[in-house]
Amino acid sequence: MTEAPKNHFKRRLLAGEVQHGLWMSLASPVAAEALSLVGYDWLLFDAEHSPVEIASLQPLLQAAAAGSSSCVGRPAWNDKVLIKRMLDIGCQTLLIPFVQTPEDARAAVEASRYPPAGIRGVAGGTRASRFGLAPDYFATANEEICIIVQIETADAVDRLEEIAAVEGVDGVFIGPSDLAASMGHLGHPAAPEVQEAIEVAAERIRRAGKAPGILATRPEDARRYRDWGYRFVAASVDLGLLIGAAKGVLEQVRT
Ligand SMILES: O=C(O)C(=O)C[C@H](O)[C@@H](O)CO
Repeated sequence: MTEAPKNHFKRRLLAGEVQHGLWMSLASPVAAEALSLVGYDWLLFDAEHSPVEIASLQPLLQAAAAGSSSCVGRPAWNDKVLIKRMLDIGCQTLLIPFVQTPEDARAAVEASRYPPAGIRGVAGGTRASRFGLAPDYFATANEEICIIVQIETADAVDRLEEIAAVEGVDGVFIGPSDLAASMGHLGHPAAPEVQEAIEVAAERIRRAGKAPGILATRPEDARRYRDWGYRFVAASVDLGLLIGAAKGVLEQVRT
């Protein structure tokens, strides 16, 4: 029998394990396949700030399935249609951008659940249900979905406990760049005031009983965030790695 997909990322998250991730902006199936074979616990496919739509996200997920990384999808907005479409192509873990209130978080959870728990539309032959070949999909889908809400502003940080308390929210992810911008430090997430807020947020999220996550762009930042208590940390961005390596080679051959 073909079984419905299991969400290994969610299981590790609920077990409190540290999970190392990579942020994917290249929108390239080759990169998705190759980097999934490297051994990261999770890859984040960004449909908010990358040229990724539903039709181009599905091949990225298929390519990543060659390796061991779990896939996380970030829709362009906290929108029930975008959420439904991502779930249908097989994203089981979603990072929901710009969650400002408990109501926003509740809406995201409801959009991800079949009735009566939520309002997700029902389709038979989707990649999520292994094209209808997994008879247990409808019975297991709600439990296997993992919802992570992204906190991106100082206002949202103020309401962190209320947001984290929403049933069905599994993790709370801090967006350092947007948080920095909202605190008056556009382009400077390393500003001491921003870093202090990030450090305090990790403890507040953990005390609220949810897993804290964050994006770093350098390994030393990722290690510091992990030491502050973050449990799922994207250690770098695929595009940044490519450009960094290409610049390094150019510098070496020019000398
Ligand atoms: O606030 C942040 O940080 C994010 O949301 C990540 C950004 O979108 C970007 O740096 C991803 O490349």
